[in-house]
Amino acid sequence: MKIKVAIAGARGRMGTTAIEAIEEAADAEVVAALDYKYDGLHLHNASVNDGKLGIPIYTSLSTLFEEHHPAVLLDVTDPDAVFHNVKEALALGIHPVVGTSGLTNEELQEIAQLVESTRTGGIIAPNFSIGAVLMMKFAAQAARYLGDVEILEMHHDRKLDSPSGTAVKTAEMIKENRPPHIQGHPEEQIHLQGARGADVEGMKIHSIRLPGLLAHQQVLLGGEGELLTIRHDSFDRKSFMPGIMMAVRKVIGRNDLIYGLENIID
Ligand SMILES: NC(=O)C1=CN([C@@H]2O[C@H](COP(=O)(O)OP(=O)(O)OC[C@H]3O[C@@H](n4cnc5c(N)ncnc54)[C@H](OP(=O)(O)O)[C@@H]3O)[C@@H](O)[C@H]2O)C=CC1
Ligand SMILES: O=C(O)C1=N[C@H](C(=O)O)C[C@H](O)C1
Repeated sequence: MKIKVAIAGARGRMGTTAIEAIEEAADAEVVAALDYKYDGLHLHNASVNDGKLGIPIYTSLSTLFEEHHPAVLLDVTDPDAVFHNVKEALALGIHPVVGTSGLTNEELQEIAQLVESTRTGGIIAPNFSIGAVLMMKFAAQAARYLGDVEILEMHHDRKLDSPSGTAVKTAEMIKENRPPHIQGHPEEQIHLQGARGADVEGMKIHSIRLPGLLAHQQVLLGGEGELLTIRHDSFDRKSFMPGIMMAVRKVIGRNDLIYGLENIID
């Protein structure tokens, strides 16, 4: 039997690519789309129609669930929508697979508590690309030896949130291996606000938004007389699809919350 997947954010850039990837898989299918508009309409080839062609759109997850019984809700929406969607999915016993960035620490904690109380497992992956996960792991490993770190994340200019979920996760992984300390000159003078970027325990994060970019990150690790640069580039949203499929398959039957694809890669 195929894994039934509902998608929130199906009209978007990630949603459109994910529909193709899921439909191409032999063991999964997209049964419906969750949206905040277009209730009762259908989505076909990234456009909404009022006939019966394509994936049915619902604005209520409980109605969607009653009619299609998805096992998984893939959320690729935006930072304002994702928390509500995930809470509703868990309450209905649907496994959330979340790609949307911008969840706060408080929201993540509440989701973890809900997963525990509902015993419905979920996966939140700040980055579904295998290469990006390796970049984060290598950076965390390198920070053991080169503890002065600056993260430069570069994205397309349609991105809502900054810093990126990937940069936040990278800093969290590096924090495990690097004691907090001030970087740069202790009496640094900042003449233009923001010039040194965001600060995580002394590490700096810089966010670049430009047309032409998709998703790119460099982690720069400096030492006496040397610099290690670890870089990853996603040139196509297809780079996220193997990770999404892995999460859709692995979330079934789980009753815990997994935060980061690195925790389910074999
Ligand atoms: N984890 C990962 O590997 C990756 C994560 N992402 C993240 O995925 C998210 C989506 O990115 P992207 O596809 O580029 O963004 P898009 O803006 O292209 O797509 C988001 C879609 O979600 C829709 N939407 C907004 N609110 C709701 C809601 N309440 N219910 C259902 N749909 C809603 C938007 O509708 P409308 O257009 O009407 O506003 C839009 O169509 C972002 O948070 C991004 O950071 C992106 C790439 C990889
Ligand atoms: O908005 C995007 O495009 C991306 N968002 C995710 C993030 O915030 O890290 C993942 C990837 O970088 C693409």
